[in-house]
Parts: sequence; C-alpha cells; structure tokens
Amino acid sequence: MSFKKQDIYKALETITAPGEGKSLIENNNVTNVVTFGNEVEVDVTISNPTLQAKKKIETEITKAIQTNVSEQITVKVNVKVEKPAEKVNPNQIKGKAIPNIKNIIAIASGKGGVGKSTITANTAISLAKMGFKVGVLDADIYGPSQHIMFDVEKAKPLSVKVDGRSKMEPVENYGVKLLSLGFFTDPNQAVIWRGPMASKALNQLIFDGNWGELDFLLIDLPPGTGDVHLSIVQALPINGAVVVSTPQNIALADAKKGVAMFQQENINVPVLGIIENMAYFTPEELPDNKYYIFGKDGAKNLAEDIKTRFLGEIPLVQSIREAGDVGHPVALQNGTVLEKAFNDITKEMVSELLKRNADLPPTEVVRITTMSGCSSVKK
Ligand SMILES: Nc1ncnc2c1ncn2[C@@H]1O[C@H](COP(=O)(O)OP(=O)(O)OP(=O)(O)O)[C@@H](O)[C@H]1O
Repeated sequence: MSFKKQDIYKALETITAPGEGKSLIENNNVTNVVTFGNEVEVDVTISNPTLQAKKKIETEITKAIQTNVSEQITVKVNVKVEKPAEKVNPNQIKGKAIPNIKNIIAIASGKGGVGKSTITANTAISLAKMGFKVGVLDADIYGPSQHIMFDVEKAKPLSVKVDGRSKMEPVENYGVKLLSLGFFTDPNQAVIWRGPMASKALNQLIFDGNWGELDFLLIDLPPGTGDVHLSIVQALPINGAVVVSTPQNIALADAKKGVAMFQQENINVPVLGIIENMAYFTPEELPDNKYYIFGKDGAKNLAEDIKTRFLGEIPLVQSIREAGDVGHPVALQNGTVLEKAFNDITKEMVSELLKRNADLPPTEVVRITTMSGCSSVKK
C-alpha cells in the first residue's frame, strides 16, 4: 500500500472544523502530519476542551483517512486543546449594554479621600444644569456618600412595576437620579463586601433601577484598585473612566495604578482623563491667593507622563466641603468661580467622551454625538 502525505491532507479537507464552517485544513487546526509505512500520525488543535469533542475529532479524522485513502492505515490522532486568542477591541464596551442609558462614566481614584465623590456629585449637577438627563450610581461600597451630598439621606427608593417587573425607582434631587448602596445599608454597621457580591448588588442597582432615559450615568467607584474593583468594573458596561487625584505624590502613585487598572487587557475601559482636585488652596476672601499645599501641577504632569488627558483642576475651598456636607453641592450655585470650575471639567469630560464614542465600532454608536442643543455648553 502506498500513499502520499498529500492524500492525507486531502482526506482531512473533508472534515469541517467544529463551529467554523470551513475545513480542518483551511482553519489551520491540523498542525502536523507524519506518515510511516501504513501508519499516520495527525496533530490537531481544537478549542473545545471536552472529552466528547476530543473523541469526536479523533473518530472523524480516522474515518476520513480510512475511507478516502485506505482502510489499512493505522491512524493516531494527537489532540491539543487551545483557546483561540480573544481579539481585543480597545473600544469595546464590556458587559450588557443598557439601551436607555447612553453613556456610563466611572469616576475612580487610587487613593481614598481625594474628592472622588465630591467631583462625581458636582459634575452630575453641572451636566443636569446643561440640560442632560443624568443619573448617579454610588458604588462606593466602603463609604457611600452621594445620598448625603444630594440631601436625600433618609430616602428609600420605591419599588415600581414596569412591564410586569419590579424595579427600583431612583431618588431624584437637583435634576439628578440617584441610587446608592447607602440607601440599603445601616450607616452604623460595617458591611464587608466581597467582589462578586458587590458587583451583583451594583448590577441590580443598574439593571433593576427604573432610570428611564439617561444621557449619562456616573458611577462613584470605591477608592483603590483591588480585587473588588476588578469585579465591579468588569461587570458593568462602562464607556469611559475618569481618575481623580490630588497633586500629592502618594495620591499620584495610586492614581497611576488606577489608570493602569482600566487599561489592563481584561478591563480595557478607555480612560477619559485625570482631574486634579485640591489643586491649590484658596481662602474665599482672597480668591487670587493660591497656596499649593499638596504640591503644584502633580496630576497635570502625571497625565502628560502617562499620555492621558488632563481634564482640569478644582481648588481646595472651604465652601466645597461645607456645601457637600449640607447636601447642597457648590455646582448648584449660579455665576460663581466654582460653578465655572466644575462646568469646565465637565465639558472637558464630555468632549473626551465624544471623541471616544466617535471611535466606537458602528454597532455600538448612538451615544451623544453633539453638544449643541444644549444652550449652556459653549465649546
Ligand atoms: N476641592 C475641595 N475643597 C474642599 N474640600 C473638599 C474638596 N474636595 C473634597 N473635599 C472634602 O474632602 C473630603 C473627602 O472628599 P470625598 O468624600 O469627595 O472624597 P472621596 O475620594 O470620595 O473619598 P472616599 O475615599 O471616602 O470615597 C470631604 O469632606 C469633601 O467635602
């Protein structure tokens, strides 16, 4: 009995690669064929790791060779299982998309206490004042505070029926819809969240919240870059992330880790930019005096170093703290320097998001495509 290697390849062309619609040869599943006398050894790589799939491919190869070349050939099949490399799209949105929420922005910080929640509340209010439909999800499992900043500390979200399903009605104030873990936890009791538990609770707040139509949902993330963050960030369909830092070196080191977390291959959320909070101290009565108590331009320089946008700075001002504490964030004021400061960073954030959305694959569009039609945005 004589046959050529080519005959074996031809026989293998009659087998369809599992789930591919093309032959094993065309799909490059066959990595090697060795012939020796009336023996043939075939190396094949498949992606399905089950025993059943391995057995099936072994049987099919043996049968194809014995039917098409010769029944007397002894066939040995070496099956290797290898997952095909995932194609990473830098603009892919992870998680289930939410049709009525056009943009989800995560506000993060590496270090705690740098003002992430303050920035979230004030930018949400700036967006609402610009005419956008805005929601805030307080995902800070360690210390939710948005319900305090929005002066709805005692509120409890109502359960409403929508299309026969129970949904949670967000609590609304200052034109912003809010759902917070703070509505469901006892402020006097420490809750220890593990990653999967936290992401499940947050998923419920997002997917079972009766948000209605939203242009923006801002998510106030817990500070840090640990396991729990990975679980949360991977589970939510985030369009872009903003990292908040003070100019202080230890905060910057953590902010850098924060940016790196979003850029990891398994997270892959575009970072819209860095906001510098507490950039300098200004006494209210001497607004032209600037004291760089945490250092100067730290976050600006970091953004430049790691090739991320610098979205702007917010000074350290006593009234920002006081306004947050009493549940009336400074962005609610009209015609003040601080209202303008928050307006400016909000506009930068949106304009970065527009650029990011322009890069989206066609199936993912339908986000906000223009800021016109919104009279307060003059850019
Ligand atoms: N620019 C600012 N000027 C004055 N006070 C500020 C400023 N930004 C934040 N604060 C105050 O600093 C404290 C911490 O701010 P905030 O709670 O927003 O930080 P955070 O990063 O969200 O903290 P956490 O790590 O607890 O989530 C608050 O009392 C807040 O009012």
